[in-house]
Amino acid sequence: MAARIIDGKAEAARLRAAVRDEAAAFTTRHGLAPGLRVIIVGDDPASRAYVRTKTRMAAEAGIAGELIELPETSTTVELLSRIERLNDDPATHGILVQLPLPAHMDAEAVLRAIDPGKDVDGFHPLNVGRLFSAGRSLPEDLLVPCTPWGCLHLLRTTLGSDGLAGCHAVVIGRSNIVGKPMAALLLGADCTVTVAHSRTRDLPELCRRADILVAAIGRAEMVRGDWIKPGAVVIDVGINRVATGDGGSRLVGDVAFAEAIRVADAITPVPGGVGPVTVACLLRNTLIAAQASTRRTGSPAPR
Ligand SMILES: NC(=O)C1=CN([C@@H]2O[C@H](COP(=O)(O)OP(=O)(O)OC[C@H]3O[C@@H](n4cnc5c(N)ncnc54)[C@H](OP(=O)(O)O)[C@@H]3O)[C@@H](O)[C@H]2O)C=CC1
Ligand SMILES: Nc1nc(=O)c2c([nH]1)NC[C@@H]1CN(c3ccc(C(=O)N[C@@H](CCC(=O)O)C(=O)O)cc3)C=[N+]21
Ligand SMILES: [Mg+2]
Repeated sequence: MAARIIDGKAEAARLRAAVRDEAAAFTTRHGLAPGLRVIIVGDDPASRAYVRTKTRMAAEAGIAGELIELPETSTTVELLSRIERLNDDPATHGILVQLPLPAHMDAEAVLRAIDPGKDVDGFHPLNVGRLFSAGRSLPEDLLVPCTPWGCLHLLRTTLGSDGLAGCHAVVIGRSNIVGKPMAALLLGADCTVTVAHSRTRDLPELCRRADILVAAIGRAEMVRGDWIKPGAVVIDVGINRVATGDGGSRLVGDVAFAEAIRVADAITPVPGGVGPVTVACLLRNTLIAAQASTRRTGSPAPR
């Protein structure tokens, strides 16, 4: 039987609707909408397209999104001073700096400079540390990295809230954006977790032992159908643009979808899987950050 296709687009729409309701209540109560600032440095067309999607989705959910576009030639110091101003701005509840930054910039210093309470990507070392030291339940004000949170959400939707316990989860990829925080979340969900990477020996054999397989590699359709355990749940994080015969291009994941669908119990498509849920989580994190800021200061309103 063909696998169930996990509908990330529909799940993202549900998440955004919930954010929209709460954002409206926040705005009524505080006279100020939750505010998100997305900073992009340089003019990579794919990155620009992503961030425009983020700010458009924000507006639809009642979040005041603003895109800050800086030239490729900006310096780390210039970006840091921009971040400091946003840290001090009471109308800014969430700050996201689109990665990767140009090679001449110090990305680590930039991520450290973002107020951890406004760090809607969850990449600040304080938030990373809080995630890795959390147990089975996450602190409710914790800003969790959006992509792995989205993957966990889709897994819970597919397997049920207790359906992950005891599963062997294999995560391919160990980046700070996806692989490592994904492993932390799966551990917290009582999975037995293996993290694979480019030096892992016999990756196909390891994958065949996975009840849950998360692919976050960045290599088009690398994971083949015969790497997948029959009945496994497959989460494909990869976003790869490949050329088509007619001179155009299309998006594919890190998993050979047509093969995997014959073996897996359930699988996320690309596009329409993890990507949209990632963006919904960003809006959710902005709302969480805004709500937490009012608990700290009593009021987020400018004075
Ligand atoms: N849908 C979404 O919302 C998002 C999608 N993405 C996509 O997910 C993918 C991964 O992103 P990201 O984590 O940032 O990428 P990185 O390039 O930072 O990390 C890739 C990881 O894959 C591992 N890897 C590379 N080649 C192999 C191989 N042949 N065998 C096993 N492991 C390998 C690397 O291993 P090593 O550490 O040894 O180098 C590394 O750990 C990309 O396609 C990206 O576009 C990313 C973020 C969000
Ligand atoms: N600081 C930072 N935070 C990020 O979260 C971050 C980042 N930098 N840099 C780049 C990656 C990538 N990423 C995606 C988000 C949504 C889609 C998405 O919505 N994809 C649609 C398709 C989009 C299209 O058609 O091009 C889908 O999969 O259906 C994709 C990729 C977030 N990232
Ligand atoms: Mg750098």
